[in-house]
Amino acid sequence: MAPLTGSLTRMSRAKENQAFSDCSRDPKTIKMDPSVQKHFTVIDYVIFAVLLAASMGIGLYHALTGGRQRTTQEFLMADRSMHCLPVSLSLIASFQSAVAIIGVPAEIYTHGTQYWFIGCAYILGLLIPAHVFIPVLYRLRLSSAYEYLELRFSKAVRICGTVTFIFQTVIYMGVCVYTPAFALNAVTGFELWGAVLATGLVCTLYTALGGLKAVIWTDVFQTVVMFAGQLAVIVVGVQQTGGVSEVWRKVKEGNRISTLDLNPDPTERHTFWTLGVGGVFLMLSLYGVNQAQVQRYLSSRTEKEAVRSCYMVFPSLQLALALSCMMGLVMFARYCGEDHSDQLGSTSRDAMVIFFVMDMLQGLPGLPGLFVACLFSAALSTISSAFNSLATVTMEDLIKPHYPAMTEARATLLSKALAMSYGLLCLAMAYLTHLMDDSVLQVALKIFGMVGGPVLGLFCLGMFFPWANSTVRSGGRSGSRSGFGFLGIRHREHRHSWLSSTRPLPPDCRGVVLSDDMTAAIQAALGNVTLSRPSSGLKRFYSLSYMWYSAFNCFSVILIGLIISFLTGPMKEEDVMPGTVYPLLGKLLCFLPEHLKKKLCCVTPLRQTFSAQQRQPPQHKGNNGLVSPQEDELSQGETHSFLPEALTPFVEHETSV
Ligand SMILES: CC(C)(CO)[C@@H](O)C(=O)NCCC(=O)O
Ligand code: NA
Repeated sequence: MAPLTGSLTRMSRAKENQAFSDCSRDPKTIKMDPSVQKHFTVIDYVIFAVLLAASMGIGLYHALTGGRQRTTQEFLMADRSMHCLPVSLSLIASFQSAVAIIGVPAEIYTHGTQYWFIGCAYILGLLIPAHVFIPVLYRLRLSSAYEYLELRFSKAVRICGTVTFIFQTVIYMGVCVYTPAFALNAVTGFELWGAVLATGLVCTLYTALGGLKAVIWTDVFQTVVMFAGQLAVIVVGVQQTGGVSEVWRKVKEGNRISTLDLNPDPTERHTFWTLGVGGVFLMLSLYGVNQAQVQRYLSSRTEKEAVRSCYMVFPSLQLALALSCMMGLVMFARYCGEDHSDQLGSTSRDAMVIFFVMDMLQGLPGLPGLFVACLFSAALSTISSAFNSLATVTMEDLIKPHYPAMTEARATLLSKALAMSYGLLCLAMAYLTHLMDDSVLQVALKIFGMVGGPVLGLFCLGMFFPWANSTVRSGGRSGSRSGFGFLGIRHREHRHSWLSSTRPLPPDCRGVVLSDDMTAAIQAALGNVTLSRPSSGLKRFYSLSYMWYSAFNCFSVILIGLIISFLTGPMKEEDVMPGTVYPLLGKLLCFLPEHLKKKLCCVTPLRQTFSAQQRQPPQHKGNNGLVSPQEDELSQGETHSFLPEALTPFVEHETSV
């Protein structure tokens, strides 16, 4: 019985692979059959224009009200006065782009609902940032998250973190701006580069005019549009398929409902372990230490408000995930696994999603426009966060330390110019994305893991291991390099393996997709099987699921950092800058006697040195309004050292005068 089922599955997979490989030459060339091209009505264009105009309007409003964006505190940190509701909506918007809105349904349509289990990772992936990262980072009153790395280690580690963040974000925003433009082009024939230019320019403009306040408030508006667009597609789709029960029957028949896959194999692309455990590290690298998010926590009025906003992300993120997964299922029920790559002139699953959506929404005036607005909202909110956070780190980490005497007016002007230049760079990056061929979701998640993972490792090393010393600079870097090398470049060889895991289709849907030459199909599949089954240990290591990149790179950096620290003489507790260590081991090992804990150097309490209650409202002009300890150090020309405790309240006092 078992061998029979196995061979049947293999046969249907073989057929599918054949169907895919037939047309997998240039997935990014869209030569769509004009007869199936969808058209926008006037009302669709109006809705789209309203989105852009409203975003611009919010930007202008914040440019002309409040402090009129005349200080870097206002432009980059929103005066540290935000409430938790806008912050939480802005937090989901940062990493929820058109990539997820198109990529997740494409994933569900092709591989079933296994991806949905990433929702389990949201629990720890948000609790840990709320109770570990936010308290440490907020109390240090930073502007850039990477300042932490200097306080804890050294200037070089900080620069390393900053440069890595810039690298990650620049590539990612290329994907973000490209995806919706590509989608729109594929289906309506709308000029691809025209759409890229429009998004990039509008976004650059409102970000450069209105600063972080505009970014956060446009995020709120855009998140609502995003949810509305997805909801509209689902409602229409369910109606066209014949109701919820019909949708359920079809996806069930089509084998799209995945059960919990507990396969421990780390090379398996999506299992509960890769998604639910590997995903936690992905979430930590995004919601714990990524500047875009940290900047939002830091812009909150109080620490409590920041923690609350992190909690509020949970339901919204679950909703976003559920909507995109349901969209995939509804699409599957409606189109029964059809392919359409011939009509579409592209094998991109992402383009197909748009094709289906536009097809469903045809003849319902305004809805295609709403969906396109939804895609562009998602993209705009992500890119604007990227521009603003890039401007912040470039200013705070790369420029200000070298020009401590820069006037506030000049610093603000420079920050605006930086936001602008990153906007233009983003357009160039869109072109690079044009040349990639992988599903956009996978590209984005790989970037997060490959580049974000090592940075997460540096933060964890600093926060949880008081012994780690500043020599980690070299360790961290070589660690992250090994991360890129091992897990980035080699993955291409194993692309076949995820194609071959495509779920089989039900009998009555299969004909559309599959070609009929069975022997060729079986040969192709066998070829894939041998290719994707790693023959040696190393090869097996290279085919690690991309969902593990973040965790793997994080642990590599921690391990290398610890080894180097112990070899070069571990840091003493009294040398560690107060407030930079989270007493994780002390909390985990609470059952140990005091003296043992002390020996393990894990009792450093999280000091309330810079508590929110103590803080003065940033009303002063000059500098960036707040003198943080490292600026004090910098002006004395020191790279790093520990700030005498007695000095801290003094600095606090002095700046508030
Ligand atoms: C970041 C996660 C994993 C959080 O659920 C999700 O939003 C996602 O898959 N994002 C993909 C990247 C993007 O949408 O741009
Ligand atoms: Na977004």
